[in-house]
Amino acid sequence: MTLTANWSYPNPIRFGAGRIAEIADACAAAGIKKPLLVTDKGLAENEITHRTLSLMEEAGLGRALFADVDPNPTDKNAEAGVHVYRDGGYDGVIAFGGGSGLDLGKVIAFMAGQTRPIWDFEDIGDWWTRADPDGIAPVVAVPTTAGTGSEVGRASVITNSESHEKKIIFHPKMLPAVVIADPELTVGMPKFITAGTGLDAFAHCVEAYSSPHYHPMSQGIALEGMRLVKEYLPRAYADGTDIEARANMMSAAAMGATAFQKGLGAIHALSHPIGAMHHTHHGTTNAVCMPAVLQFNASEIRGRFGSVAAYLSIDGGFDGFCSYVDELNAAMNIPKTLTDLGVTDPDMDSLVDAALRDPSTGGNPVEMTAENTRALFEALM
Ligand SMILES: NC(=O)c1ccc[n+]([C@@H]2O[C@H](COP(=O)([O-])OP(=O)(O)OC[C@H]3O[C@@H](n4cnc5c(N)ncnc54)[C@H](O)[C@@H]3O)[C@@H](O)[C@H]2O)c1
Ligand SMILES: [Fe+2]
Repeated sequence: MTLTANWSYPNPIRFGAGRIAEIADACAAAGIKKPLLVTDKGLAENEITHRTLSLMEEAGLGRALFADVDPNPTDKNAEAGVHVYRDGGYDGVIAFGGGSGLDLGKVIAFMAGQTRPIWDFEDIGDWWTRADPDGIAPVVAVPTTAGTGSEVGRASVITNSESHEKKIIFHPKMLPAVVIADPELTVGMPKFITAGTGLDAFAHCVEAYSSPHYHPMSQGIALEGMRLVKEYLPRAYADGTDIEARANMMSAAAMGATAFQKGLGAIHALSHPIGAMHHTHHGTTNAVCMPAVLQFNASEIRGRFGSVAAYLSIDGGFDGFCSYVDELNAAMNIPKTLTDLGVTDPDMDSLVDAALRDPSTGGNPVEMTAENTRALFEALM
């Protein structure tokens, strides 16, 4: 079976090893002649970034780079990037990286021609209609981790540097025009990032599948996404150069984010404030939270996850699935508690408040209250 394809759902995805070579063609397809490549600080000096800049330069697209992007990127990073974008006269963005580089690249392109402040476009009701659609620059998205699936999403997660809350900026036109999903770019990920990002993809599928909203298409995608993670994440973790495993994890990541159009839930609602206040890695934080959230939701999801267990060849229905998640976390060296993850002296009141305000909260099958959310955080410490 060949692992190369052209997909158009939800956006055009050029999928396959080595396809970063098509970066100039992807820019042309997106109508970009003078791109700004946006990535995070960690990738600025990485060989995959240098190679992509060289490919751009050889094609006459220049080699402009903006890399002042933190993990869990902030409004300050966005502001600085928009400034560079406008000053340089660019006409589009190559959003390159894990979720941090992708989300910030998407937000720079979105804010390029807006006059309102970024927080006017939070994913609340129809705030996105305030945006000037003509002021949104095109994006070519190039994921270098296999987790967030931001390359197929219409949103960016940006941390408010004053309130230390993660906020979601949304616009339908924030969906990247073209994606290059090249699994070779993910080969150099450190082991703990392979694990954490892979488990983020898994969390997206688990939460989309758990959410009570009606979306059978998402159900199917989430189910197969979970199966791919089960089969290929241990392989990608054991041998980072296993391209078949890397390719299937890249698919699982895009599938998770496609599926979570249906909704997310308590894993993300808890993880977002922890990441924003304690600077932990997003996917790893989700993985720590998942076992407790599965138990929290048991009354609503037990039956549904019996089918998941059967599809994933796991014995024991919902309980078997929960045991499998514990084993997977242990195999990926995921800390058992938030304390072990490095969360010390948490401000519980702020964490609970932020979790209840998080947009993921509404998708959880069991209603989250101040009491049960505090109890969840305390159990996770
Ligand atoms: N937009 C969305 O739909 C969505 C969904 C989930 C998460 N997120 C957001 O995405 C961010 C997390 O993204 P992430 O988990 O991909 O991590 P990340 O982008 O923060 O990257 C983690 C680290 O890995 C490094 N890295 C990335 N690719 C590499 C590679 N190929 N080789 C070597 N090092 C590499 C980065 O430099 C960084 O130091 C968070 O801010 C989270 O809130 C967004
Ligand atoms: Fe996530």
